[in-house]
Amino acid sequence: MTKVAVLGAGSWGTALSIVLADNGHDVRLWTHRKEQADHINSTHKNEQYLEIMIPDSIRAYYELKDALQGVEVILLVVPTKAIREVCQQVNAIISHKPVIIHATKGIEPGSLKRVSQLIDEEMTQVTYEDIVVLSGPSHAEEVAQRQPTTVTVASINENNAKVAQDLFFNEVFRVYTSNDVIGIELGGALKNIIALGAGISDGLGYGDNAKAALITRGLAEITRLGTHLGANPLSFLGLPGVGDLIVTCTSVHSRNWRAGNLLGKGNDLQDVLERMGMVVEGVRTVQAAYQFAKKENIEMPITEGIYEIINSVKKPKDVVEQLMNRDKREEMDDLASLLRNRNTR
Ligand SMILES: NC(=O)C1=CN([C@@H]2O[C@H](COP(=O)(O)OP(=O)(O)OC[C@H]3O[C@@H](n4cnc5c(N)ncnc54)[C@H](O)[C@@H]3O)[C@@H](O)[C@H]2O)C=CC1
Ligand SMILES: O=C(CO)COP(=O)(O)O
Repeated sequence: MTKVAVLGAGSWGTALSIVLADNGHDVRLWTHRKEQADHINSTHKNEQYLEIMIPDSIRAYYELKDALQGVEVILLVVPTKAIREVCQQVNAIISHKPVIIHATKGIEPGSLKRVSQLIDEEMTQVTYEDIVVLSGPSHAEEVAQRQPTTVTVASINENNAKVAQDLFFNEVFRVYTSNDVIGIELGGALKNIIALGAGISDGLGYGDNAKAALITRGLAEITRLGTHLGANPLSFLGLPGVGDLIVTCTSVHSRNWRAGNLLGKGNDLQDVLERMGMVVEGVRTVQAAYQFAKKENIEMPITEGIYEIINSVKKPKDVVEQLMNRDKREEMDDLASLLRNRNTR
């Protein structure tokens, strides 16, 4: 039995706590809202986020120092914008060196840093080697119902990736390992932009052809940027790449798809975000990816179009027209040269 503190009691933190509790671990689910901790402990429900009974063995905490007492593993699962703040709070409390697993999917606008880089910066007790990312096609709603799910855990320290694999692995939650932290984080973060696009396309009334095009050409953009930043291009063919793109672009569970769908139907972004009541990471990540693409001179036309929609620079229909009328080109030319350059490095 491993003592694990799960920091972030939203849908994903709750679902992953259930996996850990099913595996017999001592799970402390921390929330920054006292009334939520009291509610979970008295009712074993967290229905603001998930319609599911939470196992009695999971205890919710409001005091972070109590949640962290003696833990061997910390699972960070707050939205990207809260990562620095939560890491600073943890850093002020812990005096030991736990394994840090994070399941957050985003990039910080401005700094353009991945979540593991933010953790590494803020937590002086841990090194980059102690950090593991967990990502893949995994809607909290299905994980909480114990429906078959596969994810990948990545760390530059193989041993820590295996610790995470053993912690979560069970008969309905299959966990693969990888050493490509950059690829696994970027795949999970960038797919949210494309999921917004898929939702917008559906909201506009376009069909499956348009969505398949977005998924496939979106994958090309993700691979282009990711490989430029040092990811292994093969990672984008895996669960945290194409797997997560498929699940997020095609499922009504996806917050990013749902937000995009409402935008495509003509709703205002602020209204949409208020209606969602949960984090829509793609809205922030698209700012970061757009800045990256401009800075590094990487061609990302879908990302650019979604950035323009989110920032009310262009209307969704105009962006579709712009994408369809770009210059003619060969489908695989840039990806082929990307692989060639990688081989000659
Ligand atoms: N929901 C899902 O199915 C999945 C979500 N993710 C990722 O997990 C991360 C969290 O997502 P969700 O759980 O869906 O979000 P959510 O919106 O359901 O919950 C976020 C939780 O974080 C808490 N929080 C926000 N700011 C905080 C702060 N400053 N300090 C402490 N707690 C704070 C909120 O109170 C809330 O309980 C995101 O990066 C998301 O992309 C990844 C895979 C699946
Ligand atoms: O990352 C997810 C599934 O793998 C969840 O995506 P949403 O945040 O769009 O719901």
